Amino acid sequence: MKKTPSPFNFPSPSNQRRQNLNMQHGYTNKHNHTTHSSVLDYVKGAAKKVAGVFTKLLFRRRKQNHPEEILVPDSSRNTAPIRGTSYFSSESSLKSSSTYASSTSSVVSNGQVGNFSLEEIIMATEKFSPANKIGEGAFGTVYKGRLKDGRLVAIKRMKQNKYDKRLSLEFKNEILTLSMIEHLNLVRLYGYLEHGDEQMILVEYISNGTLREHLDGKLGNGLEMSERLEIAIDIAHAITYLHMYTDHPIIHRDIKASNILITEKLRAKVADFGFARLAAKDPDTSHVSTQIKGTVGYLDPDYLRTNQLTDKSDVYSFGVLLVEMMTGRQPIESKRPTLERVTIRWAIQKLKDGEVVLAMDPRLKRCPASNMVVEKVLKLAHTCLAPLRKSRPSMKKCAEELWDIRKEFKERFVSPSPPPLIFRHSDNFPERDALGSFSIEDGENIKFDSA
Ligand SMILES: Nc1ncnc2c1ncn2[C@@H]1O[C@H](COP(=O)(O)OP(=O)(O)OP(=O)(O)O)[C@@H](O)[C@H]1O
Repeated sequence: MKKTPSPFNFPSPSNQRRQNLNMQHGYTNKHNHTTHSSVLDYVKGAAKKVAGVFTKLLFRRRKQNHPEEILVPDSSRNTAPIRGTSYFSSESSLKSSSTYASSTSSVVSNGQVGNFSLEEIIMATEKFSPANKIGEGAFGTVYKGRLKDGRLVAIKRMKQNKYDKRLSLEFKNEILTLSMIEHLNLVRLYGYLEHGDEQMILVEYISNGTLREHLDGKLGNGLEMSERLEIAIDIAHAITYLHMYTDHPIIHRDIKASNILITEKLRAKVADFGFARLAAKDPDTSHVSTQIKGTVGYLDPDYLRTNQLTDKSDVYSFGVLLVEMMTGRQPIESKRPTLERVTIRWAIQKLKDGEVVLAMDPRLKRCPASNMVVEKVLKLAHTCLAPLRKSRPSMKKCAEELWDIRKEFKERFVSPSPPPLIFRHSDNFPERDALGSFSIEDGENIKFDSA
């Protein structure tokens, strides 16, 4: 089988920087493929020491007179000068500027971020104007903003008291780590800002809504099969990168359709690292024990049962997402008949019954090539959804399978095929008359042509 062409955008300057640091300190990562047992032993034994050295090297206190400030990366990244002017609206959660002037704040960011301050964030969002509000999540409100340098950013402003106010150093360091990762299919994390009770995360702004909005038909023209495959591949690449090609494996923990942002060119960027967790790096430890986090419908049952988080929890959520993309349905559809409420169960049953075409999103054009994709993608999803994590494929394997499916889809879609059979329309499948499509008369009896 032809291997996936490397989808990863290496080397990047930041990766190079990190690798140089790693080399200096005698440890390696999966990316440069030089890990071997003696090095790992060394890493294991000296982990604490190395972490200390690494932290000292990478971070420095911004100002001595702000002992509670969070750590910021070195090389004069950004500071957040607080001015006395009032930039705040009358929202009760916002404090007066004088309170801010006497409190502490910091911005951490990667090297690509120019100088910006809390003041600039407030100006960028026009004092967090409702007009700039672009979304609301469990953890806060998301605003669109334009920085002084012209860049558009999405600013997630944490709900007060909803998020752990006393963000631990560990979390902040995770944010720092995440701010340094770089992949075409990951929403770039620009930084984190903490200021009094305010906590904000700044990320790259992506303009074309979420995958869920596209699947729901709220945005765009409904995604075609080829576009869905590209998006699935983008997501698989992004998660593979997190699991395998960062210095320290990262588990996203909240892979779901509303966390997949869509670009104007209908490509995907995985967002929302609020839950992300650094995975176990010690080869003797295959999981991280952690409080359960994630979203109902996407949660790995093995993680729920054991509290042990591994990269395979992301694989499970990805399986749910694949089903979502093929069926168009939400993971939980509470208004449907009982047997259809849990979409993965319903869709996998259709797969087992040889009736995948009945599970196919009614918005998708019907044609043998698309039917083939639905069947193969559901088969892949089925393996991702295995109850035991050890039976699930790696994300890299998922990406490879999707590449193969896409290749076959393209070949079938363009190759001349016999005129399609015309069936009477039934069920909830709309008639389509695009290339190679057909409408369905008796969905129960359809067996698609896999030749
Ligand atoms: N980087 C971004 N660019 C553009 N829009 C964004 C960006 N990040 C988030 N949004 C918008 O804000 C909405 C809310 O995002 P957020 O991540 O806070 O919540 P969520 O993922 O929908 O839910 P939850 O917080 O429960 O996981 C998204 O659905 C999206 O519409």
